Amino acid sequence: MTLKKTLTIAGSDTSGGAGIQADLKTFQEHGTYGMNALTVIVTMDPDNHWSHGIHPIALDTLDAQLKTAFSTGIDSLKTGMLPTVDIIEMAGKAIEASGITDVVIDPVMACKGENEVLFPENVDAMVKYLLPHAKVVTPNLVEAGQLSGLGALHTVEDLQKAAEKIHSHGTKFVVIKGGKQLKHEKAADLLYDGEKHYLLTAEKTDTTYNHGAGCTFAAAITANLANGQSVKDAVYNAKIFVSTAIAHGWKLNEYVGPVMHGAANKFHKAEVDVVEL
Ligand SMILES: Nc1ncnc2c1ncn2[C@@H]1O[C@H](COP(=O)(O)OP(=O)(O)O)[C@@H](O)[C@H]1O
Ligand SMILES: Cc1ncc(COP(=O)(O)O)c(C=O)c1O
Repeated sequence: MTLKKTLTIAGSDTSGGAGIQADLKTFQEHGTYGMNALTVIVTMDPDNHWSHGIHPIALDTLDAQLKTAFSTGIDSLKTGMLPTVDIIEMAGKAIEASGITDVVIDPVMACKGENEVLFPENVDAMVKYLLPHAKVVTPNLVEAGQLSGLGALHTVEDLQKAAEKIHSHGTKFVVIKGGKQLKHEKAADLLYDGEKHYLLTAEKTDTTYNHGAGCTFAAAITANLANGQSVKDAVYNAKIFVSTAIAHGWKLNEYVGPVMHGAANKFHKAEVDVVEL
C-alpha cells in the first residue's frame, strides 16, 4: 500500500500543540504520510511565565532537509513559522523549483490574541517569495491585515477586501480565519477563489484552549488536497476537523491549552455551514 506524502516546512513547538507537531499529528489523522523540514525551534521558559524562545535553524541545515524531502516526491505541502527573510526566500525558491502545485502557505506571523507582528520584515518576503507559489494561503485576521496592507480588519466586508488584495499577489485561493476575533456570532472564515466569496461558519467554542488551531486547519487542508479533494472541499472538511479539535481543547498546564488534534476521528464532528456572499 502506498500513502500520499505530505510535507510541512515549519517550526517545532516543543509544547506539542502547534508547529510541526500539530501538522504531523493532523497528517496522520488524515491517513497521509507526514514529513518535515524544520525551520525553527520554539521553546517555552517554565521559570518565566512560559515566555517563548525562538531558535532558527541554520540555512544549510534547512537546505539539506528540503533536498531530502523533495527527493521523495511530495504530493502536497504546507509552510508554517518561517522565522527569517533568508529562510522564507530559501523555502519559496525550493517550492518553486519542486513544481509542486498543492501548496498551502500558513503565514504565521502573530500569536493568538496578539496584535503585534512578531517579524515585521517578513511580510514583504512572504509576498515576494511565497504567495506567487501558493494554491491556498491561510492568514488569521492580523496576518491578513499585514499581507493586504489594510491593517486592522473587523468585519466580513473587511475580510473580502483583504482577500482580494492578497489574491492579487498570485495565490489562487485565500482563506482568512476570522476565528474568535472577528465581530461575528459564529467562528467565521472567508474563502475567496478569485471570483466568489464564501463564508464558512461553525459554533464558537468559549475556550482559551485553542493553541495550534491555525496549524491544524492548514495541515488538514494540505492532507485533504493530497487525498484528491478540491480546494473548496478541502477547506470545508478542514474546518470541521479543526472546529472539533477546538471543542475538545484541553489544559496542558497553567499557560497553554492545545487543541485535541484527533478529536474529529473520535467524537461527534462539529457542523459547518457554507454560504456564497
Ligand atoms: N473559539 C473558537 N471556536 C471555534 N472555532 C474557532 C475558535 N477560534 C478559532 N476558530 C477557528 O479555528 C481555525 C483557526 O483559526 P485561528 O485560531 O484564528 O488561527 P491562528 O491559530 O492562525 O490564529 C479557524 O477556522 C477559526 O475560525
Ligand atoms: C512553531 C510554531 N508554529 C506555529 C505556531 C502558531 O500556532 P497556532 O496554530 O496556535 O497559530 C506556533 C505558536 O506557538 C509555534 O510555536
